[in-house]
Amino acid sequence: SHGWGYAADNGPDKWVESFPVADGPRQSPIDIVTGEAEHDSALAPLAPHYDPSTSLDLLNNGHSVQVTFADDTDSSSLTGGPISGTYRLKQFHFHWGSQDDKGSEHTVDGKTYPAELHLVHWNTTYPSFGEAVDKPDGLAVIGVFLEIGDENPQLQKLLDAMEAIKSKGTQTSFADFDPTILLPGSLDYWTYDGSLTTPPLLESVTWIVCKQSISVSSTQMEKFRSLLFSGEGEPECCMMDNYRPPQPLKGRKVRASFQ
Ligand SMILES: Oc1ccc(S)c(O)c1
Ligand SMILES: [Zn+2]
Repeated sequence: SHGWGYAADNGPDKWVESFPVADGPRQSPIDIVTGEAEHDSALAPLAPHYDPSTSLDLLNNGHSVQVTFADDTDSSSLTGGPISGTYRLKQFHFHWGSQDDKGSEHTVDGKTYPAELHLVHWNTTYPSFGEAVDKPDGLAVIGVFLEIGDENPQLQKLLDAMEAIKSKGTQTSFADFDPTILLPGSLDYWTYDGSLTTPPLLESVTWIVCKQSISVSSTQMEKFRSLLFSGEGEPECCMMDNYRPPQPLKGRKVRASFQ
């Protein structure tokens, strides 16, 4: 099977063969050891400002489900937090497990969550996402844990639209979606320097991982698992366990925005 994925023959343990940076000094995700995280009072509050009119499509890219945004203006962007300047929202996507006891990429004192949301932003000091994606300060990704609990009504519009994008390479228009509704009530966060968690694993991400999770019901999780890694006309392979496990910290510091 050519191309990277999450199966035994092309999954996270094999990625280093095509992407040697997989063994680099600032790889993601990591286990966040809360006792080791240092409160930094100089960290500013996170200031995400999203304009629902910038949401474009819902896409099954064969690795995850992704909502893409128009990023030709600063309408949907992130400032504050650990970053300087303005980073524009490009897309958000999820990683999840085959069962409710795993699926997140970051872990907290070894605790895994059933899923993790990534909101991907690029540094407007560069002309485009493509130019930013391989720079050490190119991207800022907000990570939000999903925890099993009450059904989350804010996810439902997304989950219902997934009917139309079951197979790899399918997409559907997805307008007027405000990702703010997916953020937890508290924007307390941990931050550290890391990478994309999927190939090409570029070490360009300032990670901003929210301490507070959002809820998702087991039934809603089953909806994520009904998506397919496979394309139309191929043998069906359910999209699940599309997460990379924690990587070595290699001396990095994790800072906390809260005490
Ligand atoms: O652009 C990105 C793609 C994938 C992932 S996991 C990111 O964090 C950014
Ligand atoms: Zn991701």
